Amino acid sequence: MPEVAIQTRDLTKKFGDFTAVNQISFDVRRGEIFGFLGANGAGKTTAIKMLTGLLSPTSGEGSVAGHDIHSESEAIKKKIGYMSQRFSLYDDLTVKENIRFYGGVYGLSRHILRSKYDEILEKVDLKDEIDSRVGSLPLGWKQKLAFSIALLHEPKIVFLDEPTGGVDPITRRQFWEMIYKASEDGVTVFVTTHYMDEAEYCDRVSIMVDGKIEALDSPVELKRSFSAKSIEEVFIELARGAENSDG
Ligand SMILES: Nc1ncnc2c1ncn2[C@@H]1O[C@H](COP(=O)(O)OP(=O)(O)OP(=O)(O)O)[C@@H](O)[C@H]1O
Repeated sequence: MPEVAIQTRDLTKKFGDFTAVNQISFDVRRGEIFGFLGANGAGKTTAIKMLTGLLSPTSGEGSVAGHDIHSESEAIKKKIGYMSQRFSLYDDLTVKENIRFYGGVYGLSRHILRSKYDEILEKVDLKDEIDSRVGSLPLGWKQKLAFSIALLHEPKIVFLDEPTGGVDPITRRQFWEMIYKASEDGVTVFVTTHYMDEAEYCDRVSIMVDGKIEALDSPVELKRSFSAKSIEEVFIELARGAENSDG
């Protein structure tokens, strides 16, 4: 695994005449927690889709876990984990069935899967709920479970697209403890969020406006260079001039 987990150079996606992602360039270091911020419509999901092999770039370069995003998307998919607020678990399956289903998708042996059950249930404190349908669980638990399942196959990089949307502050805090733990274990975390307090927890933060990255640095440095008290102030300052955003 190279020291640079994710790299992009002038990565661009156009939909017809509209440029959703406009020549973005950045490096994410191995084990880093990298916050990918931007207002609604700024281009975050489109960028993530290109990095995870779900969408072909119009132009520019990128590599994830040492693999080229143009030609090696299948190799990338095996090395990454992914979860989002919209795409997570099957509500009509139980906790156990979801773990078993995704274990199968990731090609884990029965033996490994058995050891993973206990590990996951311990981690998300769901021992008593193993036979409950996921749809009956509170959203925060569901999201913590989805994150653990995204790590089932021990990926080197995990993409989290608004993982804590709509989750209460205490559970969000617990979710971030799980993110720190993954990062300590060497997993690179690429995370989008609308919660500015969460941006402060990242090692570095990039802020996207109208498809371009307008700022990228550690939270401390961003606040210093914008003479701002919080990342929220930096964000508002940058997003003020946005044209494409719908939020
Ligand atoms: N398949 C598509 N065809 C045309 N336009 C698209 C397509 N996908 C995204 N867009 C447009 O590209 C822009 C960026 O969308 P994207 O979903 O990447 O934004 P985002 O930053 O992830 O926003 P959100 O926070 O709402 O998810 C938006 O204006 C969106 O309407």
